[in-house]
Amino acid sequence: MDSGLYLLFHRLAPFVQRHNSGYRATWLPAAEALRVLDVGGQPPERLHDAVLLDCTPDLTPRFALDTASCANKGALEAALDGSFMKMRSAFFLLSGKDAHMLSKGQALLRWHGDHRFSGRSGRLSLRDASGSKRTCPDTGHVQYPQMAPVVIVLVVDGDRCLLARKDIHPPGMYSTIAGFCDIGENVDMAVRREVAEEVGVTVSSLNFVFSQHWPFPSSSMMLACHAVAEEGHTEQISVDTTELEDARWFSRDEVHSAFSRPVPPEALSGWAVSSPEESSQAAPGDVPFWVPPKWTVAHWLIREWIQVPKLGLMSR
Ligand SMILES: NC(=O)C1=CN([C@@H]2O[C@H](COP(=O)(O)OP(=O)(O)OC[C@H]3O[C@@H](n4cnc5c(N)ncnc54)[C@H](OP(=O)(O)O)[C@@H]3O)[C@@H](O)[C@H]2O)C=CC1
Ligand SMILES: [Mg+2]
Repeated sequence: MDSGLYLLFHRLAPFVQRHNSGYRATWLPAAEALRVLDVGGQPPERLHDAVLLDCTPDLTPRFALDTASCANKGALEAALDGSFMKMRSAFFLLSGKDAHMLSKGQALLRWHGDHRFSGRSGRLSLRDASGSKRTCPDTGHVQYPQMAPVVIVLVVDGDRCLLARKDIHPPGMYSTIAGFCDIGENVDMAVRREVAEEVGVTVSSLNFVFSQHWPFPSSSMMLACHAVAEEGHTEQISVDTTELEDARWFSRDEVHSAFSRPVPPEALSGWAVSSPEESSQAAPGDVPFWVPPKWTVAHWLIREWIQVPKLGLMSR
């Protein structure tokens, strides 16, 4: 591990640097990661807490390392000329490639932090060198990092689609309906239940289209579908306000316009410095409607419907 490239985190907040007009994730060489540990008063052995993410085509290993043991986050940021940003904020400000690797790194680091003790014996479990699993020293029981399956669906009704927002979303952003699969459900059952629960709409047909790893709330496998609302059941949306702030039908023209304009700057103002809850000031009504960033599965679903109008009408 004394070679390779490192993505740094601090209490699961990824390190990012300003780049052009936005931000980028930074891969640090091992020597630089060791310097950071030194600034934080930590011994070089801490480098071995890193988890392996992948190898580049020239076989350089790449790791994620959490510097939580370095109490003085400000000193690390000063030494590195960047900042540790909340993951939710980083997700709206980074490119898709960066967001994917940070997402993977954070998910693995979080999993180790949350699974330090064996569920069989209660003893501290031991991680393997790469960080791909943990083993109970008493029972030999092996635990592997896990993802929770989540369905995400674009429901369409002819020339309009159903989008929703939560209060944690940046102002003006509407996304597709999503929800965790219950034990025993398949994708089809979970989609029908979630759409019925959250907006009171019945789905007549659906197609699974693609998937994406997602780091929130801990680590999810997003299973993306297009679905068609059942005829005669589309006028009355009943929004589950415990889950959603709003949901409504958007015309194809409205969605087209949202795609053709950049994310309103006021929607993300303040997101770079702290949590969205603390920093998003604008009220939802003040900001024009926009769709999730272009590398999210919600964005792909909406874009595909815009580009292939008949898509939502195909049945399985
Ligand atoms: N990549 C993308 O494009 C998009 C991703 N998403 C993601 O989809 C995920 C799910 O959407 P969401 O609407 O929140 O899900 P749900 O509609 O299932 O609602 C969340 C609630 O489900 C309960 N729940 C059930 N199982 C779990 C579990 N394994 N982990 C956490 N909570 C669980 C919790 O309720 P309780 O607290 O009562 O126990 C939680 O508050 C979110 O992480 C969201 O970020 C959403 C839209 C777009
Ligand atoms: Mg939901």
